Amino acid sequence: MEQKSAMKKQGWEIEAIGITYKISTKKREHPFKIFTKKQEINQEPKQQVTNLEEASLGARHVLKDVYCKAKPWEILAIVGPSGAGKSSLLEVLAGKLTPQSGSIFVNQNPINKAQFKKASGYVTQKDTLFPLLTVEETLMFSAKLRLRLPQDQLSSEVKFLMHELGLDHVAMTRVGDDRVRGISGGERRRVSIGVDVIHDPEVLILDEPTSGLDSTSALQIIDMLKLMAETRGRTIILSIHQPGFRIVKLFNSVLLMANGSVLHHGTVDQLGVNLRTMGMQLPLHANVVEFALESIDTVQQQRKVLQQETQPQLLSSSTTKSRQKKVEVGESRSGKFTLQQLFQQSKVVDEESIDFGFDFPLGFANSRLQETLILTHRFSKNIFRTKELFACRTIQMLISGLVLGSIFYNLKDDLTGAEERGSAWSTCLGNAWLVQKICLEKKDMERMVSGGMW
Ligand SMILES: Nc1ncnc2c1ncn2[C@@H]1O[C@H](COP(=O)(O)OP(=O)(O)OP(=O)(O)O)[C@@H](O)[C@H]1O
Repeated sequence: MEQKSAMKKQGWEIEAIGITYKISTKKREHPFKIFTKKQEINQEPKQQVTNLEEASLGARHVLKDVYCKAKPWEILAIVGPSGAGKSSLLEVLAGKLTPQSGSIFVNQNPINKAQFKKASGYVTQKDTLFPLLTVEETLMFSAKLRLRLPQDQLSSEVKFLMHELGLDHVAMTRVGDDRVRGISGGERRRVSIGVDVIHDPEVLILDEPTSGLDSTSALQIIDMLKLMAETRGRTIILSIHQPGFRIVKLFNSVLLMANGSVLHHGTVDQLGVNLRTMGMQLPLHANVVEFALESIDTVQQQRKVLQQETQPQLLSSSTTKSRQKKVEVGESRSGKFTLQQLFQQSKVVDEESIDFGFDFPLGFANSRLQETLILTHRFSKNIFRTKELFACRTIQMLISGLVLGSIFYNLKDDLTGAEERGSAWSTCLGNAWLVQKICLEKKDMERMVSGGMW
């Protein structure tokens, strides 16, 4: 018990070692291959794939031997140009992507994916919220799905969270979206964060929480996250594009990435020192992160030169050696695996991982029946929200049903009749307004299932 509370106080330190993630870029066969067949016959016969390098053709490295560490009470910001691999790394850390190799440790213990999903929150780049629900209702449904508490306690949790997120003044306002007028973009981002922090996660992973926001709203969000880290010992990992000067000051450490590799991992001050060591002239009062992003090509070139200068003799086996070294680090810290075991495993430790004694329950907050009832309640609220619109849609559906019914009336029981029945079905489904609503539910369900809420 004492150990548990000590761990809770200590917070969660996340360490990712040697993360490599590749995607297949093999071209799919042309669906109408018949048209390209002739061309292929005239071509030179393809050379046989003989070596490993050629075999890996068609695979693209999204993450290359990435190392990163995020500490509790701190914010780790992942920065880099578009396509650097920031989102992919966050997805790996959140347990949504499984890399081909690498290990993730929580407080120096191999990660338990299922437990981690429950104890962490992952906020995606895109808001998946129900536009017709109010802010309070949105957070309440998330609370009902995540927490096993009586109604009055749920209400006070939601009220407390809204206060923390600075959403009190819009509690009764609809969330809205591009079509339905609702709260502002910054407030919507805060609601999205609220949906994923209602269960008070130890680790919060956010993919571009400030995207599309003006500098003041962006600063407000990072300020709020900083408060969460500093007052509750949470570990915050986020990706961000072009952070402003005042935002950069709130980061405890920065992970600078380009082309799937880490160029810098440390404080902003260390980044400035490294840039100067590389011979770059930082303008006075410059935003170091912005400067590094603007001169990313030079940083990459300098890094390559430095690597070649410091380890010329190791070039042929540098990747293997560095991985070996990192695995050694993992082994010595965790003390649970031998070097050989980890090296052979060479993938995220998952099923065999150790339950490291945190008090996040593995079960679900509700039974299946309760979950179904909560979701049905939300679905019906969403549908009946605008009664006039609902009435219009119902009449519209009845009329289109009658029209379609008259077109496809009296179908025969032969092949033509079967074809016509098929097209009747697809026309009906294509027009169904309910299908759109179900699609929104589906997106939200995917998010909840992958977040371990179900
Ligand atoms: N499923 C996929 N299929 C094809 N390419 C992918 C896939 N996932 C990632 N990539 C590629 O991997 C690279 C890294 O993608 P990622 O989304 O992680 O970058 P990012 O740094 O988050 O970019 P951005 O800042 O633009 O969101 C990109 O070049 C992207 O095109």
